Amino acid sequence: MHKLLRRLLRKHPQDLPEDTPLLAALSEVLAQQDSDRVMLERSLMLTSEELNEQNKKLRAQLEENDQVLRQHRESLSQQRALLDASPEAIFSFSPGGRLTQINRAGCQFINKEWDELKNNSGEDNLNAILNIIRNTEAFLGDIERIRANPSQVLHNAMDTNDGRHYEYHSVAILNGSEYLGRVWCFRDITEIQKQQAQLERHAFYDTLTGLPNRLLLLEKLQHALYKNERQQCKTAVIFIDLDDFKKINDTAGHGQGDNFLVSTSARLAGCLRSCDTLGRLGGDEFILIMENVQHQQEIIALLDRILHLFTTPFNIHETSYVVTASIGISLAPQDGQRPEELIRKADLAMYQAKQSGKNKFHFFDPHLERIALHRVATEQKLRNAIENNELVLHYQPKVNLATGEIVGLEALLRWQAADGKLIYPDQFIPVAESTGLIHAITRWVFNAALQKLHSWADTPMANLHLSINVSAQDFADPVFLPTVISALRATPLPHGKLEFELTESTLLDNHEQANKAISQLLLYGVEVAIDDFGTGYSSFNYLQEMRIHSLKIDRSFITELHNNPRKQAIVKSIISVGKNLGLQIVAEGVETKDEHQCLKQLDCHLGQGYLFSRPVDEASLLAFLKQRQG
Ligand SMILES: Nc1nc2c(ncn2[C@@H]2O[C@@H]3COP(=O)(O)O[C@H]4[C@@H](O)[C@H](n5cnc6c(=O)[nH]c(N)nc65)O[C@@H]4COP(=O)(O)O[C@H]3[C@H]2O)c(=O)[nH]1
Repeated sequence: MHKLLRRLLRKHPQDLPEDTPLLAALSEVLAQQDSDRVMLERSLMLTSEELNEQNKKLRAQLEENDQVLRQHRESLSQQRALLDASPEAIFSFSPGGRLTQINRAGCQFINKEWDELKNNSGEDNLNAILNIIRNTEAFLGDIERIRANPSQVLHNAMDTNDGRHYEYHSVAILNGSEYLGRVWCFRDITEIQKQQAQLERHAFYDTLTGLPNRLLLLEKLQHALYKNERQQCKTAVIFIDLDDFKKINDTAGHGQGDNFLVSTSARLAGCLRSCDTLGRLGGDEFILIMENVQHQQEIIALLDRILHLFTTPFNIHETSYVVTASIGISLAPQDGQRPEELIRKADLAMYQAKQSGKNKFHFFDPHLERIALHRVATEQKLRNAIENNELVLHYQPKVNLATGEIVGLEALLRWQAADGKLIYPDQFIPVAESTGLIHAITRWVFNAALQKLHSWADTPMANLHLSINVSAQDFADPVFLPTVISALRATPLPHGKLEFELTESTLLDNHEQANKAISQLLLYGVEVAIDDFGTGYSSFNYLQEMRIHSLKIDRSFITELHNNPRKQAIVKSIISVGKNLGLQIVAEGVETKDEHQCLKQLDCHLGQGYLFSRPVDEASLLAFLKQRQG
């Protein structure tokens, strides 16, 4: 029975018997109620726990959302700052063309604020951009292309009305295949373009004269060759090199030299036809491309005009300069079809013009090329020869014509090639001189001569003068004299004397400096002789000023001397003036007894030539001297 009923029955035991069906039913109802209440309470308890749980979750969710929102805001601010930090104008449009985002540079680009733009239609926005563009047609063409294919990426450039240049990129905003609009980005490239143009100028134009440089000349020449091939015309490549321009640089300084080059380029430019191109290769070398040539006469007329230009002195800062030009010409198609080849051949022809006396022009001749190739090959072989010690000295005696006594020797260089063949100086000295190898060669000869003079101490050669040939380039080389002097300080000459044989022009070119050098050399026992006298200026004037020791009369005056009264008169006067100046006179190339006899009668001091001995190697020389002594 339900405990509530039992309590009631205990209080009122007389009212109801304990085991009536009513009481049982009541007890059951009450028990049921208790059970329901318990259930309800439990259920309420459970719901409240769940609610608490849910609540907790919700709160956590809210916090999470807040954080996401904060992060989102932060990321938006970062994105905004990033966009604003960009100097490029960036726009984002909806598919209908409404503006969804713009950065600060974008506002400046179209000169409007976001508030003015945010409610604009797509058309308004397009017009805002078109208003600042100069070439709207091209831009509208791009818009059309995007409309036809919205997902395409676009890249192009444009000019604005205020004279600036922009490049622009436009990409679609896509969510998978869904088109959400476009982003446009405009970059100001005005400065970059200016720098590029400047770089291009440096790459293609000579900074001093503003003329096309080698690179652009090659391009223009290539273009001219294509064009003239179609029109069946000739193209002339004219290589102009100033003669002795170095002298202006050396005497008046590089600034004056530059001014001179600028004046020269202006003069040259003034005598061209509109279709000709003038450029500067560098230094004092100019190239002129003459297109559309029908007859060689047209080229010659232009060349005459150019050479004539140089007859008028150039006045630069109140100083007057006269410089001439040597010109070489190659012609396409006959001399070649490639720009580099034509320039090289014109250069070769120019070299020929210089060789044949300067201030003239020379057309390319295939023979020149063979000579040049030979020169290149010889130069390489000669370099190897110096390294491999293939150079040797031969010696030719100088004889006292009155007594027959041998008083000196001339050292003459030979190249003993690997195959044993003897190569004579006329085959390699010119190449050595034109390539600068002569300096190494002269150094070798000088050291060898010095060493010989020492090693000959106890031989029949001990008291003989030894002469070596020194070229003009060596004498002009600022390193030459100090090198010689330092070698002579380290190893002073023994009693035998050393002599340098120089040509007249070497001494005359800068006679003051030459005289100083001669005086210095004399301090160390080195005397100077003038070689090949009579073939150059043959001026006695400068001989008075210079401390020259001897004069060698060129072989051309000695050959057949006895049969030629004119030669005799010349040789006689050379001997007489030379003697008056205290010089020793040597006759070169004495081949016959008659020539010898004649020179003796003219009272010439010394003679050298095949009559006495050919140039021979050291061993033969020793044998020869011993035989004469014995
Ligand atoms: N027909 C004929 N020729 C005679 C006679 N006597 C001598 N010769 C030649 O005449 C040249 C004299 O030398 P050079 O006038 O200084 O002329 C020299 C000199 O200018 C140059 N040379 C020689 N050795 C050197 C050197 O070591 N350095 C430099 N820079 N040049 C040198 O090469 C030139 C030629 O030298 P080589 O061939 O040895 O020719 C030598 C010699 O062999 C003769 O009676 N008849």
